[in-house]
Amino acid sequence: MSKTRAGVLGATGSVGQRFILLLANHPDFELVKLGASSRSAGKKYKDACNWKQTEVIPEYIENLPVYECKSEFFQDCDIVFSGLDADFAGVIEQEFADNGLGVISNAKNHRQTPTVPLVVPIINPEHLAIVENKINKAKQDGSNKGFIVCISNCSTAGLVAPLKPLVDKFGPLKYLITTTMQAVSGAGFSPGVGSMDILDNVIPYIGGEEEKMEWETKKILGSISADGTSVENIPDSELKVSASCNRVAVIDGHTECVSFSFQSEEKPSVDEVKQCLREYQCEATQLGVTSAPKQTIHVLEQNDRPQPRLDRNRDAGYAVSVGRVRKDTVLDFKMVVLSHNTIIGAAGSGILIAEILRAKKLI
Ligand SMILES: NC(=O)C1=CN([C@@H]2O[C@H](COP(=O)(O)OP(=O)(O)OC[C@H]3O[C@@H](n4cnc5c(N)ncnc54)[C@H](OP(=O)(O)O)[C@@H]3O)[C@@H](O)[C@H]2O)C=CC1
Ligand SMILES: N[C@@H](CC(=O)OP(=O)(O)O)C(=O)O
Repeated sequence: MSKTRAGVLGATGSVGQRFILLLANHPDFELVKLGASSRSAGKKYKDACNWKQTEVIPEYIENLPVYECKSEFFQDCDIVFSGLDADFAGVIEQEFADNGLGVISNAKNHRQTPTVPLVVPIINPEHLAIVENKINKAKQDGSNKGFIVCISNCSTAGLVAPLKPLVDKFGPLKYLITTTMQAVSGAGFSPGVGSMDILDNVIPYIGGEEEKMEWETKKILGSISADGTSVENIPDSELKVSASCNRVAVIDGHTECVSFSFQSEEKPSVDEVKQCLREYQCEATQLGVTSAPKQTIHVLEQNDRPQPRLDRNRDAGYAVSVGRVRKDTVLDFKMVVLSHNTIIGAAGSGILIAEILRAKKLI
């Protein structure tokens, strides 16, 4: 099977750089086009970009030209990854989709659109059926095959990861409360979080984050409509979600303390909850795609785990770690969840979604 040709929008930014690293030596993808703002367009990548990764810029990327983010320049791509600034992502990504391109986006702009799947690839890849139906329709009637898939907010990805297998096994949730401790890389590079603000400190506010966690959870745990074209969110009356978000002095890895109750009066035991998490195997692993985690959810027994520095790179950042699973005195259970915010919470999810689409011959 020949390589899938990929483009990256917002290639000079924090998420864009992570996309480049993940794509550079990927056996399934060939990175052929880079896009950024008109400030960067026309320059060589190495001159346009303020590279901040611990690995050097892959050699063949250094001299690639940067293009303006217009679909006419990206028609040689089979798939386009977007790490665009959210102030501009909405319009640009729509123009790409309207002109026949498939876009996998890290930006928040299209997440609430019912016809756009919001996908955490280790959790709800079944929502990609919307894309599959659109592509099949295009093959039959010649309609536009362009699409947008959104990656969730990074904290939401970590939150839903252990909850989905539990819901599948023990039934729907009623209450969900989470308090996050989020890494500084989540705030990006421009301008990012200042060192004088975060060292020796905790900032108990991340703009818009709590609202996103509260509604995105209901879309990701929701289901596909009968006609296969949109997602139906879990109604607010059925699931109450409360999130409190904090920025802490960690570079990568979002940690969350999560308490939850099931709707059913019949409750599983703590051991049954842990067993369910350990046994869960995501579809990407079953398909055997390149970046799929071997173990989707790592259940840790040590009292002081998971910890960001020790556990964020499990399965190269594509897995989620869960620890301290125990009964809660107010809700049913509580636990600590750790996820790598720029891998499974951002660019890595985009790569995994593309690998699934490729395995299903949709790109
Ligand atoms: N940082 C993270 O961990 C996460 C970020 N996200 C989301 O991903 C997106 C990117 O975030 P991040 O990488 O941190 O942001 P950065 O600010 O680091 O990068 C923004 C990118 O957008 C480009 N850009 C800015 N303005 C325009 C424009 N008018 N037209 C075209 N391109 C433009 C920039 O190009 P140039 O260099 O030329 O200005 C740059 O490549 C955001 O929507 C963010 O919310 C999502 C999950 C996690
Ligand atoms: N807000 C997240 C990162 C982010 O950009 O999220 P979103 O993709 O929802 O905009 C953080 O600060 O850690």
